Parts: sequence; structure tokens; C-alpha cells
Amino acid sequence: MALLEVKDVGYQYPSNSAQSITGVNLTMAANSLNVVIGPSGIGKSTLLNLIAGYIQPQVGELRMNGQPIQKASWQRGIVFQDMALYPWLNVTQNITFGPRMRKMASAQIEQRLATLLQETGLEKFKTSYVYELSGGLKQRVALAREFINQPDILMLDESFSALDNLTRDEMHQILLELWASSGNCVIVITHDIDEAMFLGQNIIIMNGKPGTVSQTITNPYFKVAFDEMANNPAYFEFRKMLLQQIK
Ligand SMILES: Nc1ncnc2c1ncn2[C@@H]1O[C@H](COP(=O)(O)OP(=O)(O)OP(=O)(O)O)[C@@H](O)[C@H]1O
Repeated sequence: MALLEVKDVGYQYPSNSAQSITGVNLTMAANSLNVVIGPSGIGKSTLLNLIAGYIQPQVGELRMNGQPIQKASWQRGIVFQDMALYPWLNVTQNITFGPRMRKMASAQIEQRLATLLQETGLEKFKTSYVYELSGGLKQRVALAREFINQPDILMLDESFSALDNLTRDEMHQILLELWASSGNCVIVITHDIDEAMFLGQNIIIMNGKPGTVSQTITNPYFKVAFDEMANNPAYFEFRKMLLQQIK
């Protein structure tokens, strides 16, 4: 059974006269890394909100591990671009806030925290307050804060789009490492075709009017850096094909 099943889902915001998404079908496996691309306003964030359980579809259904998704849960975390970290808490307190609230055993929290601080390179900042950190470091805290929950599904909504290229490349490596060591299902929304091609084991294409999922493609260039492909016409053909799909 797939970890996530989305069946014939349609959604219309109560305040909107138009349908936002329609007829969305997709499945995702545990331990998969999925990137959703599509033009602005096509319904990518709406799809994440539905998977998170923040909103409920008027048509169709979403299931996780066979169970209907009916409300928000720490088992489906979202990292937003603005992150919403707690400025009055330090890095460690931000990362451990969720598990402490859920009364996870301290020893387990400490163990997960130590691993995450090491994987994200945040060890030397563990007592810093988040207002003291750069944008890239804040994103690391935001990722660690979700990965510490070991959610079944972890979603990133344009999380890296405000970062400079170098910092974004670092974040890609950190995300890949966290994904590989956690075994979570990760879903990334991006506008950036090169980010999609690097991070997407599966690339999910949304287009149409109202928006829908038209294709899920197994990406032959998963984890392949753009720079390594300068002389590879097949890579650029694939990139062009993706761009045409999301025009
Ligand atoms: N809270 C809301 N109330 C009413 N309509 C909304 C709301 N949020 C989104 N929409 C509409 O639903 C459609 C899909 O929006 P959504 O934000 O999911 O698209 P998106 O692909 O994530 O866009 P972007 O890439 O620009 O963030 C759009 O037409 C948008 O105007």
C-alpha cells in the first residue's frame, strides 16, 4: 500500500468563486522524495494544505497509511518559506519544542537533537537565538524542527526560494542527507526547474484550469548537479520538456 493516496480530489476555497484544483490523483511511497512543480496559482500550496489536513476536499479523498486524513497532525509537517520560528527561543529550544509539547521522553529528544544538530551543521549555534542567525541557518533550524518529529510526510513549500545560490545548494545537500537518514516521505514545492531536477526523485507536474496533476515522472537526473550536465543534450531536452509542461 502507498503511504499517501490522493483520489479524485477537488477543492474550492469558500471565499473563491472558482475551483482551485480538480480531479487530483496521486500516490506517494514512504521514503520517497517528491517535487511538485507548476505555474503560479495552479494549486500546489492547496495540495499541501490538503495533505497536511488543514483543509478538507469537497470532492474525493486523501488517505495516509490507509486512514482518511481528517485533521492536522505532527505526522505531516510543513516547512514554509517564512519558517515561523520562535524568536524568543534559542536553536535547541526551537528544534525540541514540538516533541516536548507532545511529552516525548527527554532521552529520546536529546538523542534525536544531537543527530540533527550534527547533520545540519548547527552544533555551534545550538544556544544562539534565531534572530542572530542568517537566512540559511534559520532554514536549517526549520528543517531540524520538523525532522525531529520523524513525521511520515514532510512538506517544504518554497522553503529555499529566498536563499542565495550557494546557501540553497548547501540546503539541498542537507535536505538530501536528512531524507536519506530519516526514511521520511518528503514533498517539495518549487518554482525552480533546476531545483526540481536536482531534488526530485519523482517530479509531479501540475497544470490545467482548474489545476490538476497531469503527470508523475521518475527523474533520471535525481541528485545530478546542473554543472555536471553542461555537455549532455539529453539533460537539456528533459529540462525543456518539463518547462513546456508548466507554461
Ligand atoms: N485562501 C484562499 N482563498 C481563496 N482562494 C485561494 C486561497 N488560497 C489560494 N486560493 C486560490 O486557489 C488557487 C490555487 O492557489 P495556490 O496558492 O494553491 O497555488 P500555487 O500553485 O501554490 O501558487 P504559487 O506558486 O503562486 O504559490 C489560486 O487561484 C488562488 O488564487
